[in-house]
Amino acid sequence: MSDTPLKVAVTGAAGQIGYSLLFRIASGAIAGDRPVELRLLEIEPALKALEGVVMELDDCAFPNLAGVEIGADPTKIFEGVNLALLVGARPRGPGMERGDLLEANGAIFTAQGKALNEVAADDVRIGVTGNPANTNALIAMSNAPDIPQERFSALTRLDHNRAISQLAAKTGAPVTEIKKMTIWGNHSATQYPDLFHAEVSGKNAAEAVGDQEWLESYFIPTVAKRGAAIIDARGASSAASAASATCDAARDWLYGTPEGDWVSMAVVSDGSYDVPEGLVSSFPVTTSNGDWTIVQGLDIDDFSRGRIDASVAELADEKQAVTDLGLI
Ligand SMILES: NC(=O)C1=CN([C@@H]2O[C@H](COP(=O)(O)OP(=O)(O)OC[C@H]3O[C@@H](n4cnc5c(N)ncnc54)[C@H](O)[C@@H]3O)[C@@H](O)[C@H]2O)C=CC1
Ligand SMILES: O=C([O-])CC(=O)C(=O)O
Repeated sequence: MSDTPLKVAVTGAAGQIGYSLLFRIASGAIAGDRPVELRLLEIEPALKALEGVVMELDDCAFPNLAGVEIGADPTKIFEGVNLALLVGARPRGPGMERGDLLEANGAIFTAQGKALNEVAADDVRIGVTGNPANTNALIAMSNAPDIPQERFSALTRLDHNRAISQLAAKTGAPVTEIKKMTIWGNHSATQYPDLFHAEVSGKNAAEAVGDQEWLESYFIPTVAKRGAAIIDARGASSAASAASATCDAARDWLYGTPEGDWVSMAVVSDGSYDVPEGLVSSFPVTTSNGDWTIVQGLDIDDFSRGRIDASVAELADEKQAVTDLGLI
């Protein structure tokens, strides 16, 4: 394990997700025993609150927290970072879809893409949590021409974890017995959580469930609309679970997926599974040494094809909308 601190930038660090995420990162949820240095970006009016969060980080006396820097200038905060977690964005409220945030949040990701392009470390990996996550990742990627496109991903790990949890509850299996879950498409209500390739204790999950009605009328909508259900119940969008998924995704990206399993990540399409090249869409991926590879060769039946195509069509519409807004 390297002794050189992993430099991790977090944007929106004084927000709800930040309040959970920073403490998880500092206690090793991404890099284990490797020291981490936190670079925290906020807008000017939120810096005072962020100072309070840093006081709390200090008060935890985390053994592997090698330093914390805060600021409002992305070209200073992103200087030399190995991992950038782009969380800061306006969350949706009741009755909104994530796509409603495109214009409000698009400008943030243009500026941050440019700053990362200028000053991030050569090995930087960039994970986008802020919504609409897939298209924000596309915006940041398009504004960072010198960073390889494979270094950008958007978070669908929360959906992936939600799908595992629902399947575990239905089958009575522990979450550790569930493998090869896949979320396809957009981090939105059109996403497609796929049980046809997932496994429960080594058996095909759709067969283990044996209940197409549950799969279509309960499982898929429950996973796809979980964000809205949490907003309704909590009056605010998911924060602790989003932070947890952000850590899971970054850890697996940097340190690899376990043998015999894969994870869901929204990454730039190379045309696999007929997802148009260039869209940031969620796929089953394996990771190794900081690189991801889309799992190939899965049979996609007509049911799955229709679901994937519907979500990908929404991504294409979002791409058109941000093109029209001049963001990419
Ligand atoms: N991909 C996913 O699975 C999930 C994504 N989200 C999204 O994550 C984002 C953040 O959510 P919360 O932390 O709950 O929101 P929040 O409103 O509590 O925090 C957002 C923070 O971002 C900051 N911010 C705004 N513009 C910024 C900029 N240009 N640079 C740096 N910071 C900036 C704000 O000052 C605020 O402190 C939202 O877009 C939300 O929809 C939330 C849950 C799950
Ligand atoms: O639903 C939202 O707006 C927040 C989010 O992305 C989620 O919880 O999946």
